[in-house]
Amino acid sequence: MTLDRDAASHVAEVLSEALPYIRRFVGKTLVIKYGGNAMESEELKTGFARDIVLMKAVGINPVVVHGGGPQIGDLLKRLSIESHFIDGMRVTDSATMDVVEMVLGGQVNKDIVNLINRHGGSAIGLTGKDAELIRAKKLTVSRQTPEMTTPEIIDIGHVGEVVGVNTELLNMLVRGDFIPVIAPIGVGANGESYNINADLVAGKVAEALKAEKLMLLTNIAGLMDKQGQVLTGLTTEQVNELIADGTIYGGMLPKIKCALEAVQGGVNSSHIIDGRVPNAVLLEIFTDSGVGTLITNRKRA
Ligand SMILES: Nc1ncnc2c1ncn2[C@@H]1O[C@H](COP(=O)(O)OP(=O)(O)O)[C@@H](O)[C@H]1O
Ligand SMILES: CC(=O)N[C@@H](CCC(=O)OP(=O)(O)O)C(=O)O
Repeated sequence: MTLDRDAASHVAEVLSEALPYIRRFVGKTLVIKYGGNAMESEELKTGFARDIVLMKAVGINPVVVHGGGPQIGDLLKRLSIESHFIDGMRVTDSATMDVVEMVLGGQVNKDIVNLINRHGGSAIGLTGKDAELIRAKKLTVSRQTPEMTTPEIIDIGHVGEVVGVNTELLNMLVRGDFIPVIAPIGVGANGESYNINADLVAGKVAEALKAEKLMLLTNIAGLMDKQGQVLTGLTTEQVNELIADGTIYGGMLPKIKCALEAVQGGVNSSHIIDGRVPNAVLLEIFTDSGVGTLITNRKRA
């Protein structure tokens, strides 16, 4: 590709502007959750892979956690297995768990690993079962309406929550210049499999690694209010109000909860960003024009 003088000087300007950001993040770990919806188009997938490889090339340590909800949904449909969600979590019976494990640990994980490697990275695919990377227990979901005296416990099957992360394994891979790519399958105390929302795994991995940033890529511009305006710099109290009045629902619930928990657990900042924007990861890290919702422990200025 040959650039004319204007285009070439614009590229030089962009690279030069990235320098303070590169210096700030060199040697730091960034956990990036790559969502099922943001991986639908080949163009976006390629852009994502190149962003990850570029980060690693300039000395930042990316750790990828991926979803795959739409891909799981496709195979369940082909197998005529019904599926539904409660509070953004897929109700997971044994047959569904088999499909989740096949799709996430097999198809989607290897697809992302392959993509990153084809663009010059050295990605290693893992599920939570490898070296017990993600230890989990059954997630208890409860509901209480004002009319109820005690909360109702809802059984959503083999859905788990993270109880531990094997940071030794991840640190070893990062030190060896590998890029870990993690499928959100947890392993229980008796070796049983758990289906865990990928946002929750990303949040816990970021906390365990004391990551600089948690970046949650999704299929929407960020956390939005009822008028469709992107909200940013929110406190826990404000988020709780938005949940209570129904502004935040479905798949955004686990996302916002883990973004908050991560910063409370020591991660410097959480970002919910629009994975439909090409090179969303680079834009967020290397420019001032961050895309989406930022959550930090610090109060808004
Ligand atoms: N307040 C909100 N702001 C933005 N999206 C919201 C909000 N409340 C619910 N959502 C829904 O959450 C979805 C994102 O969650 P999800 O589909 O699970 O994403 P992903 O597959 O990227 O993890 C959005 O597409 C939107 O439908
Ligand atoms: C318990 C639960 O809901 N697990 C998710 C795991 C995949 C995921 O989180 O995928 P996205 O990030 O693409 O939505 C599921 O079964 O769909």
